[in-house]
Parts: sequence; structure tokens; C-alpha cells
Amino acid sequence: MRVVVPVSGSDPKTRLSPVLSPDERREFTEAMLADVLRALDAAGHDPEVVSTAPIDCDAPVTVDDRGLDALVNDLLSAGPLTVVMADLPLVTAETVERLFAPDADVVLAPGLGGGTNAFVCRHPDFRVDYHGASIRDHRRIAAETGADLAEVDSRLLATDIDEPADLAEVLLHGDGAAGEWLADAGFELAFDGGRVGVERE
Ligand SMILES: Nc1nc2c(ncn2[C@@H]2O[C@H](COP(=O)(O)OP(=O)(O)OP(=O)(O)O)[C@@H](O)[C@H]2O)c(=O)[nH]1
Ligand SMILES: C[C@H](OP(=O)(O)O)C(=O)O
Repeated sequence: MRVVVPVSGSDPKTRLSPVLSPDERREFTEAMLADVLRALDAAGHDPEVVSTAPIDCDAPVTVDDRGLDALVNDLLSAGPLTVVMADLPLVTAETVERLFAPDADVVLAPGLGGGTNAFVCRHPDFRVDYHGASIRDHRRIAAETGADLAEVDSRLLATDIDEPADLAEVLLHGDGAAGEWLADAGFELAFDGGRVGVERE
């Protein structure tokens, strides 16, 4: 099965702009991507990266500036496909194996906040509609196409790093390149009585 990791390579992770400069957002994106590729590789897959701009990583890269829906739906029309987002630095080989375990036409991995962090598709008619609460749209599309559906209940796969507060999850649980990058950049956990946050030296 083809395993694709889409990456926004030119101006990634704009929601992290309050805490990271444009160059830092690109570097941090590469670090998260390295963690995702390492997990896929350790689970026995040969991931390909499709990025909107050239990006440094340990996998074949295709540069394609289409938006997510146009890109992924084109790939889906060519046959079975797995998509794993690039902003999931907590993903491990074991969680990747859980994504591939169900023998369903479509397997969805929901993300925090309503997105779809990964999917496996073995059905010819399933298509994606990202953004907004895409997990709901993808459940609906799977039902409309008659595909049988499974979902993976995994905190590690669900934790996409979108907003500054999400960086705490990487410092708390990440043991790869993204956590190392944040520590080198001076990020630390911050405790102020509510959920643990981050602060920068
Ligand atoms: N190839 C490709 N990948 C994309 C595109 N938009 C987002 N991605 C990737 O899809 C995943 C989920 O996207 P988002 O969480 O919105 O990431 P983002 O676009 O870098 O972040 P924001 O600018 O904060 O929305 C990440 O792995 C992105 O790198 C796109 O237009 N093309
Ligand atoms: C691409 C989008 O990502 P989010 O913005 O939810 O992280 C989605 O999963 O629909």
C-alpha cells in the first residue's frame, strides 16, 4: 500500500507564529516530519513525502503545490492509499501498526480538535474533505460510499501539533527530533495552576 505524508513546506504551521519565526516553523516542521517518517519506517513501511516546497527528510520527496484535498483525492483515485500527517511527532511504530490492523475499507485516526490525522483507504470511492471538523465529514463520506469504517483510538496518533499549547505534549511525551528541537530552542514546561503549558528561556 502506498503511504504518503503530505507536508506544507513553504509556510508551515502558521498557527505557531506567536511563538516561532518563519524559519523556526520550517525547522520544527522538518523535525516533526523526521519523527513521523521514523515511526513509519520502523513499522515496515516506505513512506513518500509530498510537499508544497522542497524539504529536507529521509524519504523520497515530490514537490506539488496543490492543496490537500486536490492532492489526496488525486492519489485516492489511483488506488489504495494511506495518508499520515506530518505534524504527529508522538507517533510510534506500535501506533502505526494499530492504524493498519483493522480489516476495514476505511480506517480513520481522529485528531484533537476534529481533524483527521491519518487514514487507510482500501475502497475505490472514498474521498477526503479536509479542514473544519473533517473527521465528521470523513465518517459521512465513508457511509455514503458504502465503505465499512474503523477508527483508531490512540492518543499518540490523535496529538497533532497545531497551536502553541500543543507544544507541551511534545515536551511531555516526545522522545524524538521534535522534542529535541524544542528543548534546543529553549522551550520548557510552564506550570501556572491550569494545564501544563510552555515557556521559552
Ligand atoms: N502537500 C500539502 N500538505 C499540506 C497542505 N496543507 C497542509 N498540509 C499538511 O497537512 C497536515 C495538516 O495540516 P495543518 O495542521 O493545517 O498544518 P499547516 O498547514 O502546516 O498549519 P497551519 O498553517 O497552522 O494551518 C500537515 O502535515 C501539513 O504539513 C497542502 O496544501 N499541501
Ligand atoms: C488538515 C486538517 O488538519 P487540522 O487543521 O485539523 O490539524 C484536518 O485534519 O482536517
